[in-house]
Formats: sequence, C-alpha cells, structure tokens
Amino acid sequence: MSKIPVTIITGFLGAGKTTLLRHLIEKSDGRRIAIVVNEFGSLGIDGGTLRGCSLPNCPEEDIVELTNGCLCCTVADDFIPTMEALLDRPSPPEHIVIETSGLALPKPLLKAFGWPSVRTRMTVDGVITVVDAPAVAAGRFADNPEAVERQREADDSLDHDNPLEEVYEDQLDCADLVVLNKTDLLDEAELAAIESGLATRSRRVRLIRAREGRVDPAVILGLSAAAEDDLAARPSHHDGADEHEHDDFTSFVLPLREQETVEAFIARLEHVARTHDVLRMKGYARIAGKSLRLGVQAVGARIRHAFEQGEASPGQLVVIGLHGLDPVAVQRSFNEA
Ligand SMILES: Nc1nc2c(ncn2[C@@H]2O[C@H](COP(=O)(O)OP(=O)(O)OP(=O)(O)O)[C@@H](O)[C@H]2O)c(=O)[nH]1
Repeated sequence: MSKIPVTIITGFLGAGKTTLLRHLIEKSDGRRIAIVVNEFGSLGIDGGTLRGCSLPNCPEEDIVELTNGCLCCTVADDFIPTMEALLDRPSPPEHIVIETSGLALPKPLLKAFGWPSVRTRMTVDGVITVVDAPAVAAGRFADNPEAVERQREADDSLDHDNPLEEVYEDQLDCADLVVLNKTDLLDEAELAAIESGLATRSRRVRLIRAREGRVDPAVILGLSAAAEDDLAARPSHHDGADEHEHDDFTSFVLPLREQETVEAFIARLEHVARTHDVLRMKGYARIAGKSLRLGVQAVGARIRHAFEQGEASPGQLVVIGLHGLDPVAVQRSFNEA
C-alpha cells in the first residue's frame, strides 16, 4: 500500500502560511487535498478563511481545525487521532497539508510520523517554511550581537534566549523548501541580503521567492523528502528537551463592539500596534450600516482589512504577543484611539 504524502507548512506568525495554502488549494487541479490547520489563539480564524474559498476539490469536511493548543505539544491527544480519522475515511485524501501555528516547532510534529499507527500509512513529503521577508529585514528575529555582548558583559549570569529567534531558526532548520514571501515589500538589494544570510545556515535547502504566497503547487507538493527518516539533519534549539512550552508568548481575545467606520476601527488597531509590541492581531468586527463584517489582519504594524462573509457579532480580535503583553492595557489603547 503506498503511503499518503503529507506536507507541513510552517513559518512564523503572519509570514503568509494561510495565504500560500489558499493559493495551493485554488491551483491544485482537482487533486483531493485534506487540510489540517492549527492556530495559536482560540478563534479558528484561519479555518474560516480557508472555508471561505468554497472550492469543489476542498469541501468543508476536508478542512480540520486543531485549536486546542500548539500542535507540537498536543501530538498524542489531538494530532494522531486526527490523522488516523483522515486515514480511516472511506475515501482517504490523496494528499494532506498541515499548517502549523506560527509558534510551533516543526520537529516534534515530524517525530509524530514515527508513531506506529501512522508510520506505515503516511510519509512527510516535505516541510515548507514560509519566511516573512520584511520582518527579517527589520531584524525581528535577530538580536544585535553587540547589544547582547554588552548585556552579557554587564551580567555574565544572563541567560540570553530570544524566543522569536529560536522559533524562527527551528522552523528554518527543519525545512526542505524555504519560501521567501512578501517580496513586494522589499527591494532587490534587501532580498539578496536576506538570501545570502539564509545561505550561511548549516542546513542548505532550496529557497524561492514569492508574493502573496503564489507558488506553483508542483514546486511544493511532491518533494518526496521522507522527512520523518531524516530528523538528525534538522537541528532544533529544543533537541534533548522533553517538553516545549509556549510560556514566552501570550494570546488573548478582545471582544469588539460594532465600529462606527472602517477608518476609525483601523485607527484603533494602528494605535494598539504603535503602543504595544504586538506580534499578531486578527479578527473581525461589524461596521455600522454594513451587512458584511470587516476582517482584519495585522502583522506587527502592517494592517490589512477587507469585507467578508461570516458571523459578524460579537466581533472578536485575537492578539498575540510576547509574555507580559497586558490584555487590559491593550483594550485601553484600543478604546482611547
Ligand atoms: N504585502 C504582502 N502581504 C502579504 C503577502 N502574503 C501574505 N500577506 C499578508 O500578511 C498577512 C498574514 O498572512 P497569513 O497568510 O494570514 O499569515 P499566516 O502565516 O497564516 O499567519 P498565522 O497563521 O497567524 O501565523 C495577511 O494580511 C496577508 O494578506 C505578501 O506577499 N505581501
């Protein structure tokens, strides 16, 4: 019996995983793909976005959401039973694509493919890591080495771990293919600088550029990497650790009342993004006098919005940031703008 190929799509918060996945489904040429989506934060916004595609080759029942925490930490309870249920369907999918949460470490997930109940029936075709090019260019994932050195000189007991950098590097070092996304937001010199930085990493993988996650499915599906057999070549900051916690990050949901205008709503979000170190916001709200709800997506200070179908009230906003981000202070900033 041939094994069902599984593609894992990973990448930091807001890099463009759902956008890429949506493009993949649209262009998949009738191939029956099941999607497993995992989110950090409790709302299931990504599942809703993908269901909104309404494509004949991706019916709603083929989109499975795992929202009970981070995939890499809930492998036994949630993930394995979900995969078994997909395999046991009367007509199993031809390909399975898993979108991990932006904070997930892909390696524990890869290890799960060694479990007896799935090992003989599935193989990891490839790990695709989506990189947010402007976030890398802005130094989001890298500390200034001189500043770290100064800190260490001042206090040599300092255990300096940058959680953003760790997650980003773990995702890169697990990849079979790196997609450098959002290339529309940088110039050629900036892109070339990121590419040469990535080329110095120990794990050499193919790297391609993309806008709006537009990558030919033939490039992404069918890598035949059998990644589960190749764990040793994929280093992780958490190798040797039994558990991986997400205490470095926090997520909460703000309820949103009806907003007077689109402009006023976006101004509130901009104010929050300026006032707090928010990594990611996504959600929706009802706008006075409009029948569709307004969906919003913010990555750092960059905000996009569009009217969309779906339940509009109560409006909700998922906010993700580093540990210590205070929901009360964020709500206050939102209200005061
Ligand atoms: N300018 C620009 N924006 C993009 C591009 N690709 C995606 N985006 C936007 O970036 C935001 C985040 O995209 P998503 O696809 O939701 O990112 P994600 O990685 O799935 O996010 P999480 O699941 O929260 O980690 C959205 O507003 C997208 O429209 C791109 O190539 N260029």
